[in-house]
Amino acid sequence: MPVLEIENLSKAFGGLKAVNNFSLTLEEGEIVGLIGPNGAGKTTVFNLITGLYKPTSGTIRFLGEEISGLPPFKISQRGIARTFQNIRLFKGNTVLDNVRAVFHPRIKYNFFDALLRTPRFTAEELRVTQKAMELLEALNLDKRANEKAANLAYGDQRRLEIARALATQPRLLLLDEPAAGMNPAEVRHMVQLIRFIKEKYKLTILLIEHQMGMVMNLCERLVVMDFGQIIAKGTPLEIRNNPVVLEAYLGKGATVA
Ligand SMILES: Nc1ncnc2c1ncn2[C@@H]1O[C@H](COP(=O)(O)OP(=O)(O)OP(=O)(O)O)[C@@H](O)[C@H]1O
Repeated sequence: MPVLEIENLSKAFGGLKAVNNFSLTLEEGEIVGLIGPNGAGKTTVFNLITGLYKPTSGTIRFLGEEISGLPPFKISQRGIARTFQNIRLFKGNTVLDNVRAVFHPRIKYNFFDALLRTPRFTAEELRVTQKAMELLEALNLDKRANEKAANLAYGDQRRLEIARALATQPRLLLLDEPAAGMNPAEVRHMVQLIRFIKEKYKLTILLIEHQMGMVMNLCERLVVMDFGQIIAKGTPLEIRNNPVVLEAYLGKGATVA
């Protein structure tokens, strides 16, 4: 069964068709890149999948079940997590607390346990801390656990965002420009990290990215959008040589150097 099946998805903002008849199927374990010029509709697709926007029309099925129209927290509970183009962290909190906070809606003690600090409360808090530390270790952030998120280098903040997404135990991970603003060495690390978490946590990954080196290196398949529509699908090699894609990015008559 496919992990994600999107059929004829559309989203209009007034007269603007931000996403128009978008269809895509993701099989288990794939890494697929969603690319296209600025304003093509990529982030809107993520916002539709995660329930931030309601589709104007079309369907989204996750593991065989319709999810379009569900609120974001329900979609997260089903197993879809995302990161954002602009990093969203609790910057004044520690790295550890940023990850612990994700576990808290799922913890198994009540108000009185917390008030009276019962054994159940203590045990559950310990379990949450252990799980958060395991994730930080996997992402090589465990040594920074007690620092404020704001003090982390940019690349580390991106990794912390991924740790927070993984704390929801997703099957499908949506990454919105994970390498934005990174230097070439950081981009290489990010490619390795994404491959590593994909294997370790058995993820299917859809990623938006403008860094072509990263996309070509990491993705098995690419989907190219322009003006809300899919204009091409294929392997990185096919996409690189596709004249329609070149035209969308570089204008008519463009050639590859
Ligand atoms: N909430 C909204 N209200 C009105 N218009 C919107 C809204 N969200 C997105 N749009 C418009 O929809 C179009 C697609 O935007 P979107 O952010 O999905 O593009 P994108 O491909 O992710 O671009 P970028 O690469 O610059 O992030 C744009 O014209 C944008 O202005």
